[in-house]
Amino acid sequence: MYAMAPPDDVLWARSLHCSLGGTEALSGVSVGVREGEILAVTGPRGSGKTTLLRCLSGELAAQQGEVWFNSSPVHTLPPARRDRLRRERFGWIGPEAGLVPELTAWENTALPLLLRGVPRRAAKTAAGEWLDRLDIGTCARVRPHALTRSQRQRTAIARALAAAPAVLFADEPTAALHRADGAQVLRTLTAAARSHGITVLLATLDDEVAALADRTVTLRDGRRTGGTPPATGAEGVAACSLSV
Ligand SMILES: Nc1ncnc2c1ncn2[C@@H]1O[C@H](COP(=O)(O)OP(=O)(O)OP(=O)(O)O)[C@@H](O)[C@H]1O
Repeated sequence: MYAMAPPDDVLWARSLHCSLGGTEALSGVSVGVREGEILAVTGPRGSGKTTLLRCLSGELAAQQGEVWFNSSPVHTLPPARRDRLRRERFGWIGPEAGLVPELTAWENTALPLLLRGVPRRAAKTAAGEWLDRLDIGTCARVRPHALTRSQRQRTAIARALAAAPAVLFADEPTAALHRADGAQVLRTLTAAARSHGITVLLATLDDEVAALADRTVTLRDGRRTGGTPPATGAEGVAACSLSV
């Protein structure tokens, strides 16, 4: 049915072009992400990191190029199917927590599970375990307005991890936290992802953050500019030559 079989990366994109409001945010980016890998996406402000994560997660449709998840095309899915894929298989953490103000920390954490039909008791138990792991178990019954910024961000991370995503997109997840606090939260996030086999795409401006990843790709003006090479040559030129 398709002219090509992409390599066995969990997520794979070829030649993404994406314009936003007249700006070419991505100008032909190709990238492959292996299962369980933590991949840092670095580059200066405005280089296209957020746009790349949004395209890979299917939230944003690139004008040109392909995105594949587990060897199935995402770029050809109708919007409703892409939304479902994002809800069921992907997680997103942004620089701000984005919690529901009326709900307590555990209710916020459990929300994706409850929306999926997980029984309330099981969802509450899972949420409580993740809040404990993020060192905010004692805040479970507190609403966002009474939490510190750090506690809110930890709740957002617990919410993303509790849903057991295949791929977690983390866009500057600790940018709003104090340095030591951010570093600790990030170590917890990466340790949890590694122990649960969750693939992570981590957009960051911070080299210390990128150092926690297995590999780095770097963007500048919507293009890749190097980064550390993959352990096996599954992506890039070799893969593209198979795909025409
Ligand atoms: N909604 C939008 N409308 C217009 N231009 C946009 C929009 N979103 C992003 N851009 C532009 O696209 C380019 C890439 O932005 P993007 O947010 O992906 O970069 P980034 O590397 O994530 O930056 P930052 O580190 O500041 O988050 C920038 O020039 C930006 O101004």
